[in-house]
Amino acid sequence: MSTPTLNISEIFHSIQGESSYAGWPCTFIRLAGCGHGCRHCDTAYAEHPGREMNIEEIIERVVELGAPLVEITGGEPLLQEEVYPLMEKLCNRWKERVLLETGGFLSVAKADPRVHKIIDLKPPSTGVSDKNNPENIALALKQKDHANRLIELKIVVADREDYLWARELLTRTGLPDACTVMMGVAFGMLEPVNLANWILEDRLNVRMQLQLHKYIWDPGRRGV
Ligand SMILES: C[S@@+](CC[C@H](N)C(=O)[O-])C[C@H]1O[C@@H](n2cnc3c(N)ncnc32)[C@H](O)[C@@H]1O
Ligand SMILES: Nc1nc2[nH]cc(C(=O)O)c2c(=O)[nH]1
Ligand code: SF4
Ligand SMILES: [Mg+2]
Repeated sequence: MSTPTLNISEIFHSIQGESSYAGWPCTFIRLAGCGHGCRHCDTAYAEHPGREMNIEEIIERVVELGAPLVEITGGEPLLQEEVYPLMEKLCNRWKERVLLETGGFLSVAKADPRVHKIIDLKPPSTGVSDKNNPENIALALKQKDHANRLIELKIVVADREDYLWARELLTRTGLPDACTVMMGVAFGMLEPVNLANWILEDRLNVRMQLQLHKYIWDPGRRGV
């Protein structure tokens, strides 16, 4: 029997540009394939088939790159079954955190409990806001232990309608009391100052983020 593999778009070493881990050196494992079709997706190239790699080959490359933090992203990482043993093996090996970045249409329930999960809530401008998986919100709300919260949510806002959608959801559910909620702008579509002013005016308990790597490097550049 042949060893199971994952289809990998790219593995690279960069500065983590998003999430509560922004700023830390991090190795990214980008899984190929998604199909969710968010409008404004900045990683459409990950739809193209990548290279088949088994877990040992992936871990070997990640070790070579030498970052303390590792993130599995995509594409949509949870679409490939082998991502589950990959998460487990990375967690066994890594002294620092293993992060998972997911589009939020699949439940994170089966992911290794040691993984820090960054889950997108897709607002209306993406065209897929009706596909946000309610189980992820329920899991985020259940986090009681403040010191060990391993789910954070993220909303990428492109316009005022997205912002109002997010504000309503957060107010209705009380999510900001249960987990870190990151809010950022769809790059080039909304001026950050507008989002900042809206958050401040409404006293919204969220953490604003801008994709650091798009300010450090050319925003269209791959592999950073
Ligand atoms: C490319 S996705 C890959 C992982 C997963 N499919 C997801 O959607 O989270 C990684 C992150 O990039 C964000 N993103 C995609 N396009 C963006 C854009 N144009 N501006 C800002 N963030 C963007 C997504 O919202 C998501 O948080
Ligand atoms: N530097 C950098 N940080 C990131 N954080 C999440 C990313 C992603 O595409 O999921 C990403 C990315 O593509 N580059
Ligand atoms: S879920 Fe993520 S990778 Fe898939 S289209 Fe949306 S932003 Fe892009
Ligand atoms: Mg990216």
